[in-house]
Amino acid sequence: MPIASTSSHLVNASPRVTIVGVGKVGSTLAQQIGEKNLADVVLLDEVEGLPQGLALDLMEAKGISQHSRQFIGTTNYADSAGSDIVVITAGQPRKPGMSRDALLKTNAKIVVETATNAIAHSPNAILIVVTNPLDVMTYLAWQATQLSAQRVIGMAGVLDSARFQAFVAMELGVSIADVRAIVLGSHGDLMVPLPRYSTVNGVPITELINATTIERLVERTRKGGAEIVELMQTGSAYFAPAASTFLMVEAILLNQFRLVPVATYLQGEYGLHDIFIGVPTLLGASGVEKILELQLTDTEIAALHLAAQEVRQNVEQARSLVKIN
Ligand SMILES: NC(=O)c1ccc[n+]([C@@H]2O[C@H](COP(=O)([O-])OP(=O)(O)OC[C@H]3O[C@@H](n4cnc5c(N)ncnc54)[C@H](O)[C@@H]3O)[C@@H](O)[C@H]2O)c1
Ligand SMILES: O=C(O)C[C@H](O)C(=O)O
Repeated sequence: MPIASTSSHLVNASPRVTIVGVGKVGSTLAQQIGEKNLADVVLLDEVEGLPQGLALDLMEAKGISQHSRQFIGTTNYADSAGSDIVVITAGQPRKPGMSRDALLKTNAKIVVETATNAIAHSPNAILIVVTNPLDVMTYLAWQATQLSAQRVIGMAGVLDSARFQAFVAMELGVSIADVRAIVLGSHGDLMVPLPRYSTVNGVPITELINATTIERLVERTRKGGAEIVELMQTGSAYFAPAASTFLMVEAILLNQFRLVPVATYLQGEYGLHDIFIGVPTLLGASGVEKILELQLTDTEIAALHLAAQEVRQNVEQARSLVKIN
């Protein structure tokens, strides 16, 4: 049985975001969407009682956090019908010592199943994939749902860039508000942080930090997810991942045209075809409004292509594991 608020007149007036898989990332995202008064949220999970309990908890917090959004907790996809955005956070997180790619076998089946079911009830939704290994799961979700590529987006570059941004701010002792950083490529050890395009209030960090230190910050960014997995020992990061996903949901619902790196479908951009990988993208009401092609050096483009090669191999492996209609 779904648990819903009684003020149903508000449900129709509000945008609706469905989050499939309301574990650490999904439930934190639901809270952020409600508390920032952005949209009603359908919390959907396979574990009976979990989404209903979380929705009730979030509804009970509303009087204190003072917003008007509704939370619906359910295990039934029919209750998510008519969503504007579907976020897939269903699937296992990695354990210490594992790579994200080691989740491929388990999560491929979950992502294909959950994305297909959710989009069957919300065919006009924009789909944001969070489950790892991110770039591969985004490709599978796109194939399984047969949505236009413009409407399928993977969340990773926002998070990786936020980590690079944090490490630069810590290193220089400057306000994080003045730091902008950008990371392209796959969500794995081969991701491509771009120091040349990362700045402190417009000043490239290459003018402010020596090359050895930049390389250390780049390496920490590449291993940023693993650093947290090792520290926590159970599960992976969720505050920054949820905040990164929130930024994407907000950019789409408010048609903001934010320029952010997300995993998007490339058809020749950066010399890559038929692949989802992180590149700078304008996000608006249609999903991917425009892909920005940066001028990259030979080294940077080679790094991006190496990351793409690994993603492609994993997509091939995943295709042999799951049946896509
Ligand atoms: N892209 C990124 O940058 C990024 C960041 C953080 C986490 N992640 C990934 O997101 C996923 C979720 O992470 P988490 O920390 O929230 O994990 P979690 O274990 O806390 O939550 C996962 C949830 O998915 C649910 N689930 C599993 N199979 C399901 C199914 N078939 N249908 C519906 N629900 C299902 C589980 O019941 C659970 O509640 C992991 O794969 C993790 O690696 C990606
Ligand atoms: O590291 C992980 O496995 C989770 C996520 O991809 C992250 O980068 O925090």
